[in-house]
Parts: sequence; structure tokens; C-alpha cells
Amino acid sequence: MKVRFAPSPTGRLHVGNARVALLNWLWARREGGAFLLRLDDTDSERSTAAFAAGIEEDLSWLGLTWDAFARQSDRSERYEAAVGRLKASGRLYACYETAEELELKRKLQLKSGRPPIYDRAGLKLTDAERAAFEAEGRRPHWRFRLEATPIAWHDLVQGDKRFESQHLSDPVLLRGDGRPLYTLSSVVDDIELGVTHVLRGEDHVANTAVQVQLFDALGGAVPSFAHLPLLTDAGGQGLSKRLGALSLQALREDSIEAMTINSYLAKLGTPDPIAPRQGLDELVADFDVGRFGRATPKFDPAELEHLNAKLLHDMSYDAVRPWLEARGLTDVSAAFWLAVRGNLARRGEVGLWRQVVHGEIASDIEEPDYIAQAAELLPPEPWDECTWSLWTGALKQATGRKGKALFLPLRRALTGESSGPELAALLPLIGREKALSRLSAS
Ligand SMILES: Nc1ncnc2c1ncn2[C@@H]1O[C@H](COP(=O)(O)OP(=O)(O)OP(=O)(O)O)[C@@H](O)[C@H]1O
Repeated sequence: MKVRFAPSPTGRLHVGNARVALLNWLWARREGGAFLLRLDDTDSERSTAAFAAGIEEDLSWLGLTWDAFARQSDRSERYEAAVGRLKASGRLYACYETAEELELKRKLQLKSGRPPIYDRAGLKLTDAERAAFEAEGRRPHWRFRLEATPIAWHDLVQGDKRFESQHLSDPVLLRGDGRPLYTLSSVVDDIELGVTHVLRGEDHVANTAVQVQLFDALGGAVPSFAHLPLLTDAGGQGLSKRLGALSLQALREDSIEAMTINSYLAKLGTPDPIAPRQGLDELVADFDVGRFGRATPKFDPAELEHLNAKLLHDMSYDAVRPWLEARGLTDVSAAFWLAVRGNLARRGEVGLWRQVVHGEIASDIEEPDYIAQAAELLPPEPWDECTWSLWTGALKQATGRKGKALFLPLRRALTGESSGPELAALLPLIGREKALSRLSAS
């Protein structure tokens, strides 16, 4: 089995593209197959090397490594060869209409109540007529002659699909300037690079209808197809690489975890619960292309936020350690991480609690008498996770306070904050000396 992700390097990947990339990758891993990254960069006006590098960077960040790589701009000879074969077999024919002439034909067809399907005028041209167009300086574009047989495939997401080829225009495969269109180059690549399963957005369904015949015409096996509905933003608006909304780059800059995005996208649009997963392996294990529905899923940043926090709350010290070490945060021990992770919405917020534990803070003391009493009753070291309950138990007895009245002034004095990690875990990390000085700060 071989799948592919084939973006055009015309912008940074958005979460809709990422969903297609991820699901292809999971599918390949699940089936023991291969994942091909193919850059569809034949549109030389809009494709840039910087966007191509950005796509590789974004996929690598998500952890989606590829087993094979291809660039359409390196393969133009292959497309020319395929064009030669299609011309030789009479499936590609020259057409000389200008864009204005085609538009006029379409208008006339619509006016007379006929569907705007290309009338195959190019197919009926005599050699003399063709020569006359050439003499005028016209350069032909080339259309693929569809056969008058129904086109059908079983789509792994959409179910049985059927198109009547008489209702379709013969697609243009070669532009007047000699450049092949995506419809052709994609099929040539899928055949020659051995792609067996094509999972992509449903914006390609119409392409697939003609491509099914093109696979046959070029002697290739028709792959299995799965067309997913396109993702929208929370407001129902479509996504485009060119607009830059919900790009992976922006989410990464906002410190969202890559696994948060993977966890969300792997389940969005399925009936399965969306749960934080710490590694791609967990997502591979329960990937099933048949779980994806046909309804348009909305990508909700609020849900992503929530999932990011949940993911951090379960993240092991080993998983975050390389990141801590790379930033020189070596004083964040395993005990420290386990104490604070439940309070993080972003991993970078660990810095706030580092300040509380290792740095200086402004104590917030509203009830100096109570806090003075608390300082007196502070147990001697060594401290462990039982110290907090020993201390507050003694304070409760001495003052008759309980609940919030007992705990909150202590939290404010010790951390300068009204909420945060469990003090039972934080107190031994702060240590007696620092705790005492904060309690005595008034
Ligand atoms: N909103 C979306 N939701 C899900 N998949 C999408 C979405 N938009 C594009 N895709 C899929 O992403 C893959 C890469 O396509 P492509 O590079 O054409 O992306 P695009 O965002 O449509 O590009 P552009 O906005 O530059 O036209 C294709 O499989 C396409 O179907």
C-alpha cells in the first residue's frame, strides 16, 4: 500500500491540509504501507521554494515523516511522455477556441437550456481547419476524449459514486503554453510512483471522475479513493493556504502542542471521542478510514485550547525533558513538572511556576496576624508531600479556620497567586527557608 500527500507550495499548510496529511500518514502506518510527500509545484507563478520548505517544516513538526519524496517540477519529461502516448492513441485532441469563444459557447448553451458541456468542436476539425488556426498564430490546448461509459467507483468515505461521462466536458490536460494540468500530472505520478490509495479532500471528486478514465487510458491500475469533506473554521468559512488562516505555523507560534493538533484532527469528523494522545502510535492503533463521515467538520480553536491543556496535564516528564533542557530549565525536576503540569494551558507557563518555586515573588498578605501564626507553626525540615497537611492541620486546630479561610491566605502569601498547583506538592519544592521569608514579608 502506498499513499501520498500532494500539496501545492503556494502558502503555509492549514489545519485542513494537515488533516489530509495526518490521515494519509496514519493509514500508511496502520497498513504497513508507505507515505509519499509530493509537491505539486508546477504552478511556477504561485509556488515558491520557501513555501515548499515551510511544508516540510510543518509536517516534520507534526511528526509526519515521509518514506518517499517527489517534486512535480522535476518530472516534466514524464508528463510529456504521457501526453505523447495519449495523442498517439487518439485520446488527446487539439482545440483552438480562445477563452472568450468558450465563454460565449457556454452562455449560448445556458440560454437555450442546454448544459454547458464542451461541444467537442476540436474533435471535428479537418486538417485544413487546424492548419488555418495555426496560420493565424493560434496555439492549441489539448482535451482528453472521455469514453461514453459510466464512471463509477466505491469511495471509502462517500460510498458508491457514479458519473455519466456524457454529462462531463472533456477536460483540458495540456494548456496552450504546453504545461500539463494537475488532472494529468497527478495521474502520471500516481501510476509511476505506485500510489494505491488516494485520500484527499472532496474538492477533488470531479477530478477523480475524469481521472478514473485517465488511469485506464495510461494503462495504470485505478487506485482506491477516499474523499473527505473540507474542514471549515469555527464560523463555517472555508480555509485556503493563500489566506493563512489556521495555519500550522501560527498554531505552533501560539505554543499549541503538535500532538494536540494530531489528536484533534485524527478524530474530528468521526463518532469517536476526541481525547489527548501523547504519541502518534496511539493514533495509528485505532485509525480506520471507514469512521470518517460526510458532514463538514468545523475546526474549533476553543476545543483545541481545551485539548491542549488536557494533553499537558498528562504529559510525562520524559516527554518534556528535551524541551526543558534545550532552554536551560534544568531546575525543573520530575517532581516539579508533575506538581505544575495540571495547571498549564501552554508548556511555556512552566516559567511562571519556576519563578514561584525558584525565583522571587511578591507575597500577597492580607491577614498578617494569621500569616504570622502560620509562620510560627511551619514544621521543621525535612519536608515531603505530607508537610502541607501536617502544617494546615496544626493551623486549623490553633485558629479554628477551615476551608478557603484556612488555605487561601497561605496560597497567596506563598505563591502570590490565588490559584495554582496543589500546595502539598509545591511546598516541599519551595522549601522552608523561602516559605518562611514569604510568610514574614509583611
Ligand atoms: N479545508 C480543507 N479541509 C480538508 N482538506 C483540505 C482543505 N483544503 C484543502 N484540502 C486538501 O489538502 C490537500 C492539499 O491541497 P492543496 O495544496 O490544493 O490545498 P488548498 O488549501 O486547497 O490550496 P490553495 O488554498 O492554495 O488552493 C488536498 O488533498 C486537498 O483536498
